This record gives sequence, structure tokens and C-alpha cells, in this order.
Amino acid sequence: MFSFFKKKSPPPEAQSQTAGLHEAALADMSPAANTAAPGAQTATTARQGWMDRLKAGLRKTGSNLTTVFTGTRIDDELYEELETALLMADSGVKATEYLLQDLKRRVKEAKATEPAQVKGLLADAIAELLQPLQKPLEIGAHHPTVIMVAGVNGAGKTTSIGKLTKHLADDGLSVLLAAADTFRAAAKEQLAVWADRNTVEIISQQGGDPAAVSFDAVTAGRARGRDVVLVDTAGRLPTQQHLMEELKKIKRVVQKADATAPHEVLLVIDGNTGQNALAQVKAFDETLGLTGLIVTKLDGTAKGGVLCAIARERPIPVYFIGVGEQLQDLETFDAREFAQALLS
Ligand SMILES: Nc1nc2c(ncn2[C@@H]2O[C@H](COP(=O)(O)OP(=O)(O)OP(=O)(O)O)[C@@H](O)[C@H]2O)c(=O)[nH]1
Repeated sequence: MFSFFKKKSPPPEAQSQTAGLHEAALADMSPAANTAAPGAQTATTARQGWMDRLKAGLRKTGSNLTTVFTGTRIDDELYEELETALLMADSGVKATEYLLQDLKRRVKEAKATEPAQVKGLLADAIAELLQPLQKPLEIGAHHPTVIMVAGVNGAGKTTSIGKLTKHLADDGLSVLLAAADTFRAAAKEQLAVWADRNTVEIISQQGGDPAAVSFDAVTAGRARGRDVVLVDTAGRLPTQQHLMEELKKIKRVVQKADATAPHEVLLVIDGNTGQNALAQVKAFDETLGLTGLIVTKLDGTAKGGVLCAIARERPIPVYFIGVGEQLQDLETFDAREFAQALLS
């Protein structure tokens, strides 16, 4: 299932041999991929299943927004209700103001007369606002690609790493997990369950230093020729200065094992925490320099608008979103799909 990852182009000499595979990989990447390719039908069906789960997951956020359009007139009251609904969805003041202005312009241009049309135009405005967040995770430019994963306690880091590992392994990529969460007793075991399940290796150290575990994992990943090294770090709050310093140290030590690493620094945020998640993005970005986000627990939350706030205030790519605890509940982020699911 290549739709999850964009693989970096191989060098020119290798390109001719792998052209078919590479083209297939890129062709399938888009959710709206051409259905003529072999296996594309299955991919389309899987994506449809995902769209249904996404719609169900975002229902709570979406229902507050869609009720705004049940009236018969496009008037100040409609825009005021919409403003409240966007703020309630944790879109934040900046994104809400931006969306309202953009929407009014679109309504004027389209000469819309029905609230239902305005709903469609809002979906367009949200999709365009979220577009900069849509970017595939690239694997293959480095061997191994080292991905460091951080986040506050309970955001869903370990679960997301497990799901990601499974998807990578399904794509034929070899994965080595670094259990650098040496604080939480069960974290290593939790990763080990995923490692067993996915037949991937895990590097851990009883009560060890997280930076040392990460160093060992990157070194082992290089020596063993693995495609990806995933580093799971312990949960921490951005206000815990010493723990934020520890993250910087892990990053520095990873760089010692491979001067080009980490190639990705991901933050996992719990979508349920709304504006707080935005504050986490800003704080972790300032400490670590984030390259991507994974937004979990968008199922059952009324705060899914936080993605609009992120797009407006700290547009870091959202590689994946999660709408449940099952493996298939983590998928690539698509701006238009998200906007459509929100306003369906
Ligand atoms: N509903 C829902 N639950 C999720 C999702 N992602 C993760 N979870 C659940 O959230 C809980 C915490 O997930 P973990 O992966 O242990 O979180 P963590 O960030 O590794 O936690 P710490 O290591 O304590 O910081 C678990 O019960 C997961 O099953 C999601 O997308 N939706």
C-alpha cells in the first residue's frame, strides 16, 4: 500500500529498473488515484472505508458547523452563528476571522443565495486553508530514515508508532524501533507487542538513558541496513524544562550516530485537546524544530477545528491523522477529504 508514503526518487541509474514500481508508488499516492492501475480498486475501496470512519469521527465537530446552514437566509445572523461554531470547534480567533472573510468573498463571487451553497463554499475555504498541511512523509532518501517521535503524556505516540510500523512493514520496509521511553514501565512492553506483531526489531535498555538507547538504535539500524528507525520518546509537558532539554539531548546524540539524522521530528498531538494542542505544537517546535505532526483522537472530539488554527498559526505538515485505536484508523491527511468530512 504505497499510498501512505512518498518514496524519494532513486538515483538516475536505478531509475530505469524501478521506473514501473516508482510510478505505481506515486500514482497511488493520491486518495483520488486513477482507478485503472492494478490494485487501485482495492486502494479506492480502502480509502472510501477511511472516509466513512473520518466522517463518523468528525461528526461531533461537524454537527455544530452544519446546523448553521439549516436556515433559509444568508444574513449577519448566519455569519455570527458560524463564527461561534468555528470558535467552539477550537479553530482559534485568527483562523476563524480568516475563514469568515474568505467565505464572504466566495459567497459574493459565487452570487450564492442559499445557505446550503454557503456550506459548500465553506468546505472549499477550509480545504484551501488546510492545503499547506498536506504533505507526504518521505522515506528512502536516507538509510535508515530516522524518525524521532515526541509528545505529551498519553497523546498516542506509542500507538501511532505501532500503526505506522505496521504500515511501513506492509510496504516492505524494514523497521527498527527504539524504545527511548525509559520512564514509563509499560511503554517498552507496549512497543514490543507491536514489534512482535509486525516482526520488527526493537532496541531497548532496562532503565537506560533515552539518548543512549536512541544512539544504539541508529547505529544498529545503519549496521543492519534497516530502512527506518523509529524513536519513541517518553511523554512530557512543554513546561517541564528539564525534560524538554532531554529531548534536545536525544536529538543531539542521534546526530552523533548519523550526522544527517533525525530526518523527521514528529509531534503527536491529541486532537481532543484543541487549542492546547496548538500550544504544544508551538512549544515543541521551538525546542526541537518539528518536521511533521500526527493528530490523534479526532474521533468523538468537538475540537477538530484545531487543524485550521495550526494551518493559520504554525503550518507544520500533518502526515497522519487518527480516528480510533485500530490499525486502519490512522491514515494520511488530505485537506479536501478532511473539509468534506467535517461538513458532510
Ligand atoms: N479514540 C482514540 N484513541 C486513541 C487514538 N490514538 C491513541 N489512542 C489511545 O490513547 C491512549 C494513549 O495512547 P499511547 O499510545 O499509550 O500514548 P503515549 O503518547 O505513548 O503515552 P505516554 O507514553 O504515556 O506518553 C491509548 O489508550 C490509545 O489506545 C485515536 O486516534 N483515537
